[in-house]
Amino acid sequence: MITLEHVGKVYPPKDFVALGDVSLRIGNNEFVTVVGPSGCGKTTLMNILAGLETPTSGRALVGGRPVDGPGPDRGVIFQQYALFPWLTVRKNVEFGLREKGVPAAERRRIADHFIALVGLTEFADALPKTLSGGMKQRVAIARAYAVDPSILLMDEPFGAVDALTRVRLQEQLLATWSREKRTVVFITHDVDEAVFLANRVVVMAARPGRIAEIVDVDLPYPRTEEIRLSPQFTALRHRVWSAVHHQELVP
Ligand SMILES: Nc1ncnc2c1ncn2[C@@H]1O[C@H](COP(=O)(O)OP(=O)(O)OP(=O)(O)O)[C@@H](O)[C@H]1O
Repeated sequence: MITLEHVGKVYPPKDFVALGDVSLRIGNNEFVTVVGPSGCGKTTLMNILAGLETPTSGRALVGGRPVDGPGPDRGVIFQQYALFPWLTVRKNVEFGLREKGVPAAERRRIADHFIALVGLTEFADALPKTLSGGMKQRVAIARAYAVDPSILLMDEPFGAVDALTRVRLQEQLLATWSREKRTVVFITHDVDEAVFLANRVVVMAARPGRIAEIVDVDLPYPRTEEIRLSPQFTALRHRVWSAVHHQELVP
């Protein structure tokens, strides 16, 4: 369970209010996407949940405990792939397990499980430079999963790949999530992506950063091509789109 209680963030030196007053509860194994215009505080919110920033007011709790730094209960995946270029796919995925002191055979078993889950078994011994952007991001997802966090925090993870790859990555992520449920908080600029993935879409607004609207996505999983083309999907997409777009017209 993630709880944000009146979270605010003011950046010095100009006292810029990046987040006004954000309150939100996210249940276990929920898939929540966060969408909103540039500068509305999405990354700030994510960094507070990751323990990389502290709120200036209010508090963030994970599992009922205030966040006071990064922890193995939260895996973070950024837009940049952040893989170690000198390590193979398997060694990258094993990295966090090695840090935790997991014995070699167990490390390998766990790494291979998640590498298979993201469909990269035949690339386990490859170096990152030989992989496409989409494949690298699948390695990052496997690596985050490997240390068994209960929460995955994903900041525009598919922002740097082409549109077709992006759709494939969304399907792949949902397939992984349906087999290994976790609480996911996923930031995106892409309204289609926000609706396709989520149980709930949190629409944020800027100046100050705040929650403008929360849209429940009552579409079943697995989310198929058929669902993406359904009138219900189009209606939800339209609702989220107007919540994002409408506010941008307001000066
Ligand atoms: N370290 C900082 N110091 C001062 N201002 C900051 C700092 N980090 C972020 N900001 C400001 O806070 C606001 C929110 O930034 P944030 O990166 O959280 O927004 P965002 O919604 O993720 O934007 P984008 O979608 O463009 O990535 C922005 O106006 C940004 O300029």
